[in-house]
Amino acid sequence: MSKPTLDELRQQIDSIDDQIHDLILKRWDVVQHVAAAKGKAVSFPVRPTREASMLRRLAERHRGPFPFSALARMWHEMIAAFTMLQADYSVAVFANGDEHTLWDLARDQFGSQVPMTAYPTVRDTLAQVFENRHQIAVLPAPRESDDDPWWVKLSGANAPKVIMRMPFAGVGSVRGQMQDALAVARLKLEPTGSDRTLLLIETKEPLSRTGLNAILQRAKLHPLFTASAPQEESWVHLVELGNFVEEKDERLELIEVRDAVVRVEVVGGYAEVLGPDRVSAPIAGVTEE
Ligand SMILES: O=C(O)C(=O)C[C@]1(C(=O)O)C=C[C@@H](O)C=C1
Repeated sequence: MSKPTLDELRQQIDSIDDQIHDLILKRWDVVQHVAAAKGKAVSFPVRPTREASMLRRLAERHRGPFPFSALARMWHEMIAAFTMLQADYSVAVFANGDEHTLWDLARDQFGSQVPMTAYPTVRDTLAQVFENRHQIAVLPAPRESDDDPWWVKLSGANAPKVIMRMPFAGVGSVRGQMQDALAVARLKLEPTGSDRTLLLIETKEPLSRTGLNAILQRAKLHPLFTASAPQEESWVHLVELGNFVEEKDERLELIEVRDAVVRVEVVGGYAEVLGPDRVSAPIAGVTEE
């Protein structure tokens, strides 16, 4: 058999492209039914847990040299466009001066069609979701060294929660120094089978990391990362846990009965991200035991 000519090979590519195109158009027929099944009450159509499960499934079946992070970006673009077709939403992103990293991560995650607005301070960015001007805020992942951390604001019954960590499936090029980002929105948290939970703990007195760890270990909770911040009359601590913990989890009550603790709240969670070796690091740093 003779080797196919360049023209013939390109025809094969056109034929594959037609199939991909047809399938994307057909996918909309199904997404419309999904939107209907989710019900009229759904005004915010983004489902980060479903998206994480879909990408994990694809990562499992992925093979060959095509970079999975490129495939994931194509999927994010496609899912985001289908999400926009279900209902409008917009994204507030912290991007200031030369700091465009979060903008690039948000664009990769939420696609090119969703309206995104840059805000010059982290507080302004978060306020957009609190004030219902945007449905999602993209913020820098917490670090121990933050002197004015945004996560202290997440407390309260009506407060939005952390719903997602980015990048989920590796990253291409970003402007500026690579850092992880968290998305905040008003959305009920759901488990994906491989998750992290963020707790906010308020104490009357300052608490060392060892003290905080001891309280958590007694409640059979194992922190991956902790950060603390003084408030006017108390201290608040952010704790990242390596699994999904529901608001009603009885281990949280075990923390609450301790005298020093004023309040414990689940303030977010996210699907564990796919790392190069499919294992993700804690948001920032590892808690020393
Ligand atoms: O599964 C859903 O709930 C959908 O709306 C479908 C879909 C998709 O395109 O696959 C779109 C948006 C969600 O964030 C997750 C998935």
